[in-house]
Amino acid sequence: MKVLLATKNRGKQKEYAMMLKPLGIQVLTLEDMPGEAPDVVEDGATFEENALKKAEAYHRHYKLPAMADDSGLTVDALEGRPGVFSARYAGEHASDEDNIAKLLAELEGIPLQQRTARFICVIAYVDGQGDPIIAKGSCEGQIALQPSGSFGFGYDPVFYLPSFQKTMAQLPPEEKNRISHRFNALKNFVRNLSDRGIGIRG
Ligand SMILES: O=c1nc[nH]c2c1ncn2[C@H]1C[C@H](O)[C@@H](COP(=O)(O)OP(=O)(O)OP(=O)(O)O)O1
Ligand SMILES: [Mg+2]
Repeated sequence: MKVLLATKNRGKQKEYAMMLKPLGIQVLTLEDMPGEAPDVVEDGATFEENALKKAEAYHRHYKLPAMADDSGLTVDALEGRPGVFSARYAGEHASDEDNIAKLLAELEGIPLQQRTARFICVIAYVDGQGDPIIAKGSCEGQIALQPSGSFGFGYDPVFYLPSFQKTMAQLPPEEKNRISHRFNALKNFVRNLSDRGIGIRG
């Protein structure tokens, strides 16, 4: 099957390319599409709403089955922030570094044990045939006191995994892709697809 991976984020694109390959899903990205990909306003109150908004908008525009990913970080000591605002935590066009700097500043003085957090990923899939599919995954960790590692993207350098004694950015991609929120969401997504009779191998 052919699916449009409806994300402008290169980090997500790479991870999905790696994870979907063995499943026999042929992925098209927004860069494969002619013309400028439309921007979708992510003004939903939840990851689910934003993921669905993106999948619906790109399906409508390109007339292809589209899967979108809305994801982010929720930190317990910050009452769940940055949450759905993760990408623009430090402002509208904030870089990953800006967002990490803001996060560390907000958590200043809070010890590691109280810096529990999780990554959340919601995949929405819209193909115009049945109802949309919404699949969620999470990954537990703690916000480190300072960044380390250079794999991955986003908040990976400050997302510490106690069981590995490493940050997500210190895990090679194939290891991240076995434990991540995105992998867990994808497992749920594939289960939903096959329940619907859309065949996937692997
Ligand atoms: O595995 C991850 N490792 C580190 N950080 C992550 C991860 N997954 C999401 N994140 C962060 C990055 C960004 O600050 C926000 C996603 O925002 P989100 O709107 O879903 O993505 P985006 O705007 O970059 O691309 P797009 O909307 O085109 O898919 O959460
Ligand atoms: Mg976005």
